[in-house]
Amino acid sequence: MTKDRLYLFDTTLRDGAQTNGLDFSVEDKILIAGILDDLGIDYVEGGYPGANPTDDAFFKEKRTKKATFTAFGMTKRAGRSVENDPGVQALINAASDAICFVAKSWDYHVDVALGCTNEENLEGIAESVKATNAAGKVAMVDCEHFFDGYKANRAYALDCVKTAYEAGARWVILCDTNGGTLPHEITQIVEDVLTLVPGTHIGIHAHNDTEQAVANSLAAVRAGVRQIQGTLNGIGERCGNANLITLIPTLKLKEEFADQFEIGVPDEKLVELTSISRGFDELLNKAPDRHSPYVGASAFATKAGIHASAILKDPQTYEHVDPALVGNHRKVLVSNQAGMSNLIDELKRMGIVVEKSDPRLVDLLSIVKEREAHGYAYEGASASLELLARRHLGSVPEYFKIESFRVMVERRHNANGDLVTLSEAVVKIWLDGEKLMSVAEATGPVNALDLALRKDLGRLQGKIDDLELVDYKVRILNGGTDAITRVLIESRDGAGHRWFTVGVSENIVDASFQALLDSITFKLLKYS
Ligand SMILES: CC(=O)SCCNC(=O)CCNC(=O)[C@H](O)C(C)(C)COP(=O)(O)OP(=O)(O)OC[C@H]1O[C@@H](n2cnc3c(N)ncnc32)[C@H](O)[C@@H]1OP(=O)(O)O
Ligand SMILES: CC(=O)C(=O)O
Repeated sequence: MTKDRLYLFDTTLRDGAQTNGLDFSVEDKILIAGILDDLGIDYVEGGYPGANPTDDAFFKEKRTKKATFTAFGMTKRAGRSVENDPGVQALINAASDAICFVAKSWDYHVDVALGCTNEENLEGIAESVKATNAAGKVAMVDCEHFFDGYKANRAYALDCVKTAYEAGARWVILCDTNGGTLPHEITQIVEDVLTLVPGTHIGIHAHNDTEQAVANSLAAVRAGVRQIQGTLNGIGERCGNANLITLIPTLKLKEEFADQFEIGVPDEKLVELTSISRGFDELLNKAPDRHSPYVGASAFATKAGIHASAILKDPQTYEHVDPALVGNHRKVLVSNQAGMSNLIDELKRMGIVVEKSDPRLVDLLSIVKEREAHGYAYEGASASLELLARRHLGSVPEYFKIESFRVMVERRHNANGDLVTLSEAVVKIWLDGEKLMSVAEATGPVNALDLALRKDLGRLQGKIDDLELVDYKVRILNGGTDAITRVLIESRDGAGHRWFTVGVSENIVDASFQALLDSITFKLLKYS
């Protein structure tokens, strides 16, 4: 059976750039466009030429090899020709293959936001599309607020779609701009649109304000549209856009879609999705969402003992797809919800081979559960768990011994008379029979402690020079000033290894010290 072609349009660099708190540089945009192009995305929307210097610079050259490089902008303004509209001219002159115009399709917006007549808006759509085609570019029209517009004035919303299509737009995209439309409404409205314009020319652009952007996109595809717009990791204005990282595996792995459609992303690229998604977060300086469908660190992580036992018999018992297909992997966590199956699997993953009948395993599991009851959280701190397990099984050397540490926090006026807070830490260790003492200063006490601890490890110093703390999280486990504090630290080294450690204490500095110490010990044990 021949499959229908379904086109993917990425707007990470345009709608994604409208994410609160996010700014792309030209270099970021070049890198991301390259990733999308390589992945097999059909249309890469790079931004809005004429809107800012970054986008102007980005559109000086074509930035994709295979994908249709697309510029975004407004339709012609009322009362002027396309030739005299600087916005449209900036789009025509940009080094893009296509232009995606945003056009009002809700008469209320035409009146309030544009302040022109409905007819002038239709003329703006038609003339903008014709000018694009005349310039030899592919024309597309994003019908802004299409679903809300349809509910308010069906005839006018449909007129906008028809006008764009009849003027020669390759694609007319139905936008759920405010993101409040539900899947059953998408189905009904798209079906109505497709009585006028073929689905091979219609696309969907769904926002995620009710967390249904992916569901709405799939509902539109079921109803007949053949282009989906979305972004990497679902970034975008307000709550974001449809997440292409979720849509791509759904379209390729779920029978309903895989049997009917072909997309530009080849099978061999599917396996890169996890690293693309996490690498993209890295670029945004954001911790990847552990709970992201398909690609999150927890997407195939199993905590419950009963699940783990079944998964180890056959993974399909608790997995909707094989994690390896999207470059992710299965994780059987050890925690207070774990059984012996979780523990044995986790030890295997760590390279620790123990007989199932080894009585030390029963002890180890109860130590883990007891420590979890005191506040430790090993499911998010696998390096600390590995150290605990290896210590219990007798295979962690004592690289050095802590004699003591001390941290002082002082608030005082400096030489300029400004009030400053300074922390000083002193750490004393024993190494090869010699006592080493390090002192460090920083603004915060944990920072000072970390600096002092890593300042002089004698002959071991060279082995930890590339250790870096990436993330530090504190959680107070019960209220009040005598609460228990849990500190989770993420570390990495120059070779790209990452590991997570945990410390728990009534004292935040002590909890931090435990997690820091585990981090250094783990680095010495595994990566030096
Ligand atoms: C639904 C979406 O996500 S649409 C994408 C929105 N993205 C952005 O706006 C990001 C980039 N935008 C910008 O940098 C600026 O808004 C610019 C450069 C495009 C325009 O800036 P300015 O000329 O200062 O206009 P401003 O932003 O204040 O207002 C938008 C203008 O566009 C007009 N307009 C809005 N949509 C359209 C449209 N589809 N067709 C024609 N004109 C439009 C508005 O009526 C308003 O005109 P007015 O200034 O005469 O009232
Ligand atoms: C065009 C667009 O981003 C929207 O309507 O949401």
